[in-house]
Amino acid sequence: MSVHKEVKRITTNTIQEMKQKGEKIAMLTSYDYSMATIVDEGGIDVILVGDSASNVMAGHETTLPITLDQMIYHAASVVRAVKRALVVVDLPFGSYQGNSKEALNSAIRIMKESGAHAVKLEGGLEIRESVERIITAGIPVMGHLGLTPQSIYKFGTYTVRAKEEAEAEKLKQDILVLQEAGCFSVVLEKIPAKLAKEVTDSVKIPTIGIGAGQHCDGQVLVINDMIGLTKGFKPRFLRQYLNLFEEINGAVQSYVKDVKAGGFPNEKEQY
Ligand SMILES: Nc1nc(=O)c2c([nH]1)NC[C@@H]1CN(c3ccc(C(=O)N[C@@H](CCC(=O)O)C(=O)O)cc3)CN21
Ligand SMILES: CC(C)C(=O)C(=O)O
Ligand SMILES: [Mg+2]
Repeated sequence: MSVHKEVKRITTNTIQEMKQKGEKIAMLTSYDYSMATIVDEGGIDVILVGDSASNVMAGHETTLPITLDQMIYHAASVVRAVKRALVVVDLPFGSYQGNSKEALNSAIRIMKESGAHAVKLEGGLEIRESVERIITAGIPVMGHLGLTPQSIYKFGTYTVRAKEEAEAEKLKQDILVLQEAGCFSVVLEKIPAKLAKEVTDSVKIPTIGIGAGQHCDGQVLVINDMIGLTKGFKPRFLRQYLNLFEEINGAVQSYVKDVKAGGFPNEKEQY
């Protein structure tokens, strides 16, 4: 045991107890050391190293191109910053679908090489075997249902999912499959609030919503979106708490002006 004073860490058990106590779970993404330091100190419960890094960090159109090595780089940077939050890492597209042995190897690499606490996989019944195998190895798994962006070319659009009865019915089955397989929590992305309430009430494991309404046990947003860094991305579910694009743009303009005018550095800013 360390003799240093440490904050009490959030575990997968803490997250599950929060649902039992009716305490909401706050989750945000982070992809690097600096941001994760701020987010952790802000009192967040769960930090997701999302494959949305493909969009917001690397500038790709979709989450599909990001690799397992790149996810591990982001995750290791985040883990080095975090003292309190539970760190969950997305398994990227192609690292788990259709092959449970490969899924387990991918999850093991994330745990070993980044020091993260859990992994997240998109899908229900289709990935049951992979989820079971990873959990059997002692690795906690978070599920992800509804709008699963790794399947964007199957959906064709980023519009709300499970509005029709058949897809809603499958989602209700899928969340039971994930609970049965041993997932400690499930993300619900862009589904009707009424359906999210129904499935949240139907399971013991906490649901964490993004565009899934107020009845989920927790909420998640992409940090870059909620602080106003992703210009032009304003879906209805997003609450923007800052406009950092404007702030940083203004700072850059001031710096350029100062340098061009010879006003930076001044006498006190040199040796
Ligand atoms: N920056 C960022 N934020 C996210 O929330 C996010 C990512 N990237 N990348 C991975 C997934 C993809 N997600 C997305 C992607 C697009 C919309 C979107 O464009 N929504 C619009 C249009 C939907 C439509 O076509 O009808 C909206 O108004 O909700 C929403 C969530 C959520 N995730
Ligand atoms: C939007 C969240 C749930 C996610 O999966 C991501 O950021 O990759
Ligand atoms: Mg993701």
